[in-house]
Amino acid sequence: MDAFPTATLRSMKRSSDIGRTGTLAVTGGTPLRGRVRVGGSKNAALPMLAAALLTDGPTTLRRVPDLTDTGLMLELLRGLGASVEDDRGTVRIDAAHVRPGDRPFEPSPGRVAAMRGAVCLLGPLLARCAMSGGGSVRLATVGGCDLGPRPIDRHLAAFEALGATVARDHGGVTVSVDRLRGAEIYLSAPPAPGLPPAPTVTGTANALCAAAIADGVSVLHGAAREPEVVAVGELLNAAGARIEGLGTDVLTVTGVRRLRGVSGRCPAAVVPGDRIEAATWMIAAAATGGRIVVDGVEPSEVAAVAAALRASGARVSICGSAGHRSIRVDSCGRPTAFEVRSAAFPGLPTDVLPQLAALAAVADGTSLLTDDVFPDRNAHLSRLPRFHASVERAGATAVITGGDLHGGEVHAPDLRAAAALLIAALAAEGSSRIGRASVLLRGYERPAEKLRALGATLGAPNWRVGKRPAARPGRGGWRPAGPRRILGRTRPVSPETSACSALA
Ligand SMILES: CC(=O)N[C@H]1[C@@H](OP(=O)(O)OP(=O)(O)OC[C@H]2O[C@@H](n3ccc(=O)[nH]c3=O)[C@H](O)[C@@H]2O)O[C@H](CO)[C@@H](O)[C@@H]1O
Ligand SMILES: C=C(OP(=O)(O)O)C(=O)O
Repeated sequence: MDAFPTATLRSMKRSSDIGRTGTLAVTGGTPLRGRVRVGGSKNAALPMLAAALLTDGPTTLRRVPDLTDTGLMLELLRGLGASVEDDRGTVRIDAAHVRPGDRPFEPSPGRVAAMRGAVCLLGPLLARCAMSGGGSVRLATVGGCDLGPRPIDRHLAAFEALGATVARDHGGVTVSVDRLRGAEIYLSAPPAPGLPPAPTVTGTANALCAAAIADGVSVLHGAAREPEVVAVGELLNAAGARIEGLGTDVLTVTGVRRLRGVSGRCPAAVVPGDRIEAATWMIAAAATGGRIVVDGVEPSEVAAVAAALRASGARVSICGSAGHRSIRVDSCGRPTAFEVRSAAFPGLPTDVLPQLAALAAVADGTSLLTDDVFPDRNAHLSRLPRFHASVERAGATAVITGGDLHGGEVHAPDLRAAAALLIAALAAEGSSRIGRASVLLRGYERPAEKLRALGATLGAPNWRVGKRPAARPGRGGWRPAGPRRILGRTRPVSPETSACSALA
């Protein structure tokens, strides 16, 4: 691990999956074939672990994925005074000794700076303060993927509406509270001028945790409908909270005085399968001309990804029986160009646009990929040309003309950009080397082991990124561009095919 302290590793197995150097050698050109099971969701596990701080008795969560981010979260919880036991994905948290003192709660700034999910501590810690008659929380500026601006103004506005006071400074924020009172809360904001409002996912989880123990009723408007938010809400309800409307954009929360511990036997204590991991393997299969079956995720949660893959010419179907449904992806040959746009759930997740960009890079024709949720998410776009992909940008839209990719050398800038570069390397002719590939371990459990089982040729030599190879003449490199004429045919994803019901 080059980016994080070794103390964050939850198992030695994980450290050897990518290699201690954090670099990955990939020999591309082999279609992925076989079966892969996804782990628990990073973005559900992090707020669920944080929410466990709220319960009086111990809470046990199951299927907690073994990731850098979950390791950091467990260390943060321990640092706050919680007792944490971690037995291969079953995590027991006892927060009985987490009480505000004379000084604010302050999760370790170094760890907070390494992950976005640390922001999910704010709501539960604030609630903990209110349950003890008052206190404050100091949170350093949180880290995470490089997606452009990632404000937390909606989180803070929610806390203020509930009665907290907020003080910002250059290094972070301090939120103080005596008691929390039910309120009307607004959780959507336009990502950029001119774009439709998007709900905040972690902001909704934070507001739910604080409202759960507020005096009176809160109504959360413009709430996120993402499955990860539903998972947190169901865990809180299992602890005794009274939340209605989960899965819709209006949540009504009737505050209760205390929340009890949740047993690991409770279905709400199980972290759901990671829909972004599932989508990543689905896209990798389509990009390599492969055929795979993905287990361990609810198919309706990847309906929009399935629609995008179908638009690129792949066949996607559901197999298995109720409760054990799997997703089958058959590439059906070279993909054709497609057009997609990210949106809040049940729309296409922003977290799969980088991986779809790698698919577009091998598709026949010119594809358009627009990120309306994070219009500046482009770390992957500047690196894909290392594999000789032709990439341009027009505002929030990536314009990608597909062709044959060739092995390249590149450093991974962040989690999903790393996934995109890995897919490009798997689809490329020849050998590639991806430096800082250990960033994949923030969101994928044993990715190299899973890919090898699907037939990928991966090594992990002691290797350093060399000089950038020259772009192939005529294919161009990445260049930000103004509006341009679009060449080639694209298949847009119709609202009907991207609807959740397409796979339900
Ligand atoms: C740990 C975690 O769960 N991360 C996920 C979470 O991030 P995260 O919760 O940080 O992302 P948000 O849902 O908050 O961001 C969505 C949009 O709302 C805007 N916004 C957000 C908060 C705010 O206070 N003000 C504001 O304007 C953002 O700039 C963005 O345009 O949801 C994102 C959107 O699905 C995913 O890409 C991340 O993987
Ligand atoms: C953006 C992501 O993660 P984070 O919010 O943790 O940075 C992601 O999972 O794609």
